[in-house]
Amino acid sequence: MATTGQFITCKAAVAWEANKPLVIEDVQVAPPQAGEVRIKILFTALCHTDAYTWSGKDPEGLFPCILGHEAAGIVESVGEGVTEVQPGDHVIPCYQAECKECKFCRSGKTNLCGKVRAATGVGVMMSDRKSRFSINGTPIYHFMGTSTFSQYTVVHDVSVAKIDPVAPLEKVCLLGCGVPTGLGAVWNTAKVESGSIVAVFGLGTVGLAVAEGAKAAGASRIIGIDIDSKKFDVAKNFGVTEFVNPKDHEKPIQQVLVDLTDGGVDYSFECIGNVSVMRAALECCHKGWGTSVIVGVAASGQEISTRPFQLVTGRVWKGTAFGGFKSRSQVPWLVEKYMKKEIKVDEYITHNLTLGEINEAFDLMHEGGCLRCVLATHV
Ligand SMILES: NC(=O)c1ccc[n+]([C@@H]2O[C@H](COP(=O)([O-])OP(=O)(O)OC[C@H]3O[C@@H](n4cnc5c(N)ncnc54)[C@H](O)[C@@H]3O)[C@@H](O)[C@H]2O)c1
Ligand SMILES: N[C@@H](CCC(=O)N[C@@H](CSCO)C(=O)NCC(=O)O)C(=O)O
Ligand SMILES: [Zn+2]
Ligand SMILES: [Zn+2]
Repeated sequence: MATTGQFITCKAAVAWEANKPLVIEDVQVAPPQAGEVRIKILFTALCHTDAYTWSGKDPEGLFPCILGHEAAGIVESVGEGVTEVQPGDHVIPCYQAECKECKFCRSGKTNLCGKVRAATGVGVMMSDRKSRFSINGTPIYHFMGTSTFSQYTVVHDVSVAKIDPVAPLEKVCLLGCGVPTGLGAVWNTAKVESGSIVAVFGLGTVGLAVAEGAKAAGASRIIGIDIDSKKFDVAKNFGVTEFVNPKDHEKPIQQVLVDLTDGGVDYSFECIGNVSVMRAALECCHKGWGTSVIVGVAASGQEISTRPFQLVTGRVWKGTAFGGFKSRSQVPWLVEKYMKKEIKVDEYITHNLTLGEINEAFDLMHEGGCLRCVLATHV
């Protein structure tokens, strides 16, 4: 490649400050160092977590930065020692790394990886604790180890999943976050059994993917809870069988669900990021065995609470990151499942725009009709 070893100047959407519109800038992207991969990002979607960090409520949010973590692209060049991908490979950047060597990866108990997390949490690369992005010498922080709101990005090699080159990148970019998170919350974290009663709080992409996963697992009832009734029609297509809008009830929502289900649900999932709803999601679970999984990300300073009696009497409170999927090992498998039409992806894409229209895309996220908006970055 003509660009190998060179700085690349390209367009990227820079968040200069919390809550201020992103600005499309000419950004210099340094060549990948040892153990790093430079990717030409072709498509990136927006996830609610990008909006969360941009809002200034993320304790790990640093500015200026390049947000974005749900994307697909092609490897442009690799640094020394990188063996598992090469230029031309089609890839999905993974904010949850998988080194296969660290204590976490070897535990067999978690998909979390410790190899690069300390660096990705402070917006730099691990080898020299510096950013590969700059504008006229001013460093711009990385985000979640991915920074996909850019035509080119640099990631650690442990954060790259190589996928089938036949897969449409404009679709499978969604397999970088929201869809796997919902499916995996059901399949890996909760391990929902056939015949279970499931409650899903929040019917955005993540909640709908929970519903899809629960349907595939054979759940007998899938109750969708959202304060926006417009979500209910589309949710039927993802497997939701009943709908509850908390605004239609005077009783606490946990009581409404307990009454509807002869004592409570077997599994509940909080897919909003609201700590009051997290409590309701736990407390609507059946005594003795009900399990609640926290998927939503809550703002800095927010804390969960419940009466310990809720746990003493057998309810279980869990959380999930990337649905418990091991990223480099399992994202290619999810891509194959999509190619075999075993999981939905296209159905979550409600809008298509370009990188230059990213601020409109963020505005769309706050409208009920938007699930995922995919941005084409090279147009
Ligand atoms: N744990 C993870 O690995 C992971 C991965 C991806 C996303 N997330 C988080 O999951 C959450 C959902 O993401 P998304 O992209 O689907 O978001 P989204 O904004 O598209 O969906 C949230 C839904 O919740 C509904 N809602 C809001 N307040 C509510 C309330 N009080 N009661 C009931 N419904 C309510 C909204 O109407 C909306 O339909 C976010 O917090 C995101 O940051 C976590
Ligand atoms: N910096 C945030 C962390 C938020 C968070 O929990 N992120 C999820 C992924 S959200 C994707 O849309 C996650 O995987 N967490 C595990 C990890 O970050 O290692 C905060 O502090 O609130
Ligand atoms: Zn996300
Ligand atoms: Zn690891």
